[in-house]
Amino acid sequence: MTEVTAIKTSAAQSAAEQPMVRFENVCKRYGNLVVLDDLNLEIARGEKVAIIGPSGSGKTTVLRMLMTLERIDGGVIWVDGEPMTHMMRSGQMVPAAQKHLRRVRSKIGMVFQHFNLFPHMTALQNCIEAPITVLKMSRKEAEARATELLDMVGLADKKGHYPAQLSGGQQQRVAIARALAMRPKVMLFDEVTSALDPELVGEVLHVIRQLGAEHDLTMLMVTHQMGFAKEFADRVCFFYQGKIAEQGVPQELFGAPKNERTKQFLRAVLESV
Ligand SMILES: Nc1ncnc2c1ncn2[C@@H]1O[C@H](COP(=O)(O)OP(=O)(O)OP(=O)(O)O)[C@@H](O)[C@H]1O
Repeated sequence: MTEVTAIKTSAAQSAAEQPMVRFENVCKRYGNLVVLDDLNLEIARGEKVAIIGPSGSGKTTVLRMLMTLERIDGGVIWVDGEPMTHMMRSGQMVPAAQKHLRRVRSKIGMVFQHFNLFPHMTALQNCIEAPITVLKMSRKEAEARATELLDMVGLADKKGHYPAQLSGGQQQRVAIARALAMRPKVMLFDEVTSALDPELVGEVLHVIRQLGAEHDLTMLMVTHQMGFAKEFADRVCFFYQGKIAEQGVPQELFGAPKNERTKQFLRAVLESV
């Protein structure tokens, strides 16, 4: 199917029938290094997907491409029924295409390993900046929403604190509230507990668990926390050399992996704990 035919076919389906995210034959290279190799991945609305795999297998690249932080070398990424990356490939984008890309991109929120909060802004200011400047929300509305979200992540009493006055776990919870303030449909989590001291991991996972249970968000999570992936995800994808080597419900993938690479990886992870 050509790209144009695919776009028309997909547009003809109603939005509700379509996956929230679809990678269709997506390729990504850095020079000679093939990082994503003809990747096909569909994520249903409200689905929670965990991505696991060895270092360098392309896990973070998947999230970065969805965030349009990386250009695509081949294929199409669809979000909420709309193609986004056929335009990212085409060098200089026309303003209409940029506007379209920004709109599709605004449906996605991301939380990074290293929090990435603005150090000169309080927790509250971090959460209202983008809603005011990007969503054109009034300051009053943005503050009300941010206060609600900081309360949800257990930081109502810390909204006037600067990042340096917060623990890593608290900073990461502010980062989650900040991403949610943009009202995304899809949330991406990139090894969000990897930079935390072990005793702070639980509080961040608790917030993610709560989000999953109480909100109809589609969630895509790169994680090294196998226990959490097993308990939280609807589906686990094991990446190996830029491809999904195996995927399935957590009980199957962790309990009875079929692929030799998955078995080796899980054995190594278990031996390291
Ligand atoms: N900007 C870049 N330039 C060149 N190579 C890159 C760049 N970004 C990533 N890579 C390479 O692409 C490959 C995949 O990187 P990616 O970060 O997606 O892996 P990963 O599976 O998330 O690994 P990890 O678990 O270590 O974070 C790696 O070999 C990495 O070195």
